[in-house]
Amino acid sequence: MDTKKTTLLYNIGQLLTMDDHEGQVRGKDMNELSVKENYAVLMKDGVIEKIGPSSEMEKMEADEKVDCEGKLVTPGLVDPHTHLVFGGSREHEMALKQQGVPYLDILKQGGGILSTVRSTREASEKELYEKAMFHLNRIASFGVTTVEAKSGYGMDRETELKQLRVAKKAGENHPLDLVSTFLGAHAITEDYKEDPEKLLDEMADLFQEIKDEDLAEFVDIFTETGVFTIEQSRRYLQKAKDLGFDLKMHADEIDPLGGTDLAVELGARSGDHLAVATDEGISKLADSDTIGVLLPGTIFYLGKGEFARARDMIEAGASIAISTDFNPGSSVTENLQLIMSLAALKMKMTPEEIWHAVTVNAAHAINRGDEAGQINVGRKADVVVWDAPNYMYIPYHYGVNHVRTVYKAGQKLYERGDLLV
Ligand SMILES: N=CN[C@@H](CCC(=O)O)C(=O)O
Ligand SMILES: [Zn+2]
Repeated sequence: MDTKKTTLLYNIGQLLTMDDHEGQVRGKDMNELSVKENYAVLMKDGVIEKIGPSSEMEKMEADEKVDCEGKLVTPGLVDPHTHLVFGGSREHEMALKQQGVPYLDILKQGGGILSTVRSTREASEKELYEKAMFHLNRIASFGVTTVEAKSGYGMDRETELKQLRVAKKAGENHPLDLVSTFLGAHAITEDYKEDPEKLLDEMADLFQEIKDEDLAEFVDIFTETGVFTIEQSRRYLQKAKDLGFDLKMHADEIDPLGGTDLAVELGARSGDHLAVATDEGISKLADSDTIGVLLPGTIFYLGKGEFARARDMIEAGASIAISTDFNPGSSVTENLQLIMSLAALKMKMTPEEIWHAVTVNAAHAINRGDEAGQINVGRKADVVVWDAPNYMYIPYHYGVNHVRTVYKAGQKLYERGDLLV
């Protein structure tokens, strides 16, 4: 990485600072976004030093001066839901999906998540670490500067801790900021089929150790038919909450069990998926501070028709974020820009709502609202210069990488490569 102390970005066509609203943004406020035109941003020693009209700032001294040529500049994106650390891959399941075998049936047959559990148990810490760093690099290349990472492919003490330690080391060594979640309750392994409660007890026995080693801030569970019930989820998450963890839930993804309602009842920081949330669940979500983290890439990848009802949620007043759900089975992409397009096309979110969903709200969904997702003076300089004329262009032109340059804490982290012809 370069070590320039001051970098001036000038001639910015559109600057999104994403700070129109206080705190997490909800309901119709998500559609209100102000755009600063012809602006400049000075980054110094890793933080935002000054923001102002380009005409007033472009003559300033700086170690590096970058002409943004009238393009878009935004905060670094935040991806609030990934399964970053895993062994192996599952391309062999693609044919089953094409034949219409449902996701939960593949799991029931010992495939899906359980296949990745086997590969993750077999992988060494070094292999998992190198693989996680590879994916983090790719995540960063798409403009993401803060990312959440879950465990959940061990479901035994050794492997869950191995995954969490890998995530911690990756967070320490990679320039991206990483927020860790313990998802030991992700599936029921063969030996616990008759007694899932026992698995939950064993996973809950790890809470204190995870706290003591500072291995995760959040505890998450997959509440779903054939996985964990609402009652089991309530008991498990309450134990985690009592020990001081913040909560997340994989809720109402495939069957409407009332996971959205439970996430709200327990004061979870986020309820994730929510593809089949009921009217009642949506109305509870809207009356709460729980953020709905919607994952349209998963619905697309699993070939399901039912996308989360983002419009109803936003119209009811909820706070919504979106994420890749990057994982080896149900959403195999690190590209958050692609998810922005799916949010527009499949969930009918407006560009303004989408930008809130990948910056401020995504940051709040992982308790980083004070650090990430906005450009303002004194804040860490996580900034993306885009090869795009305006903010609407990113969801519109889908499936490619629009990033020109990613700055993480003021340092150039990624720059678009050019063809050599
Ligand atoms: N639904 C549960 N867990 C993941 C998928 C994990 C996998 O298939 O490996 C998800 O969020 O989509
Ligand atoms: Zn997930």
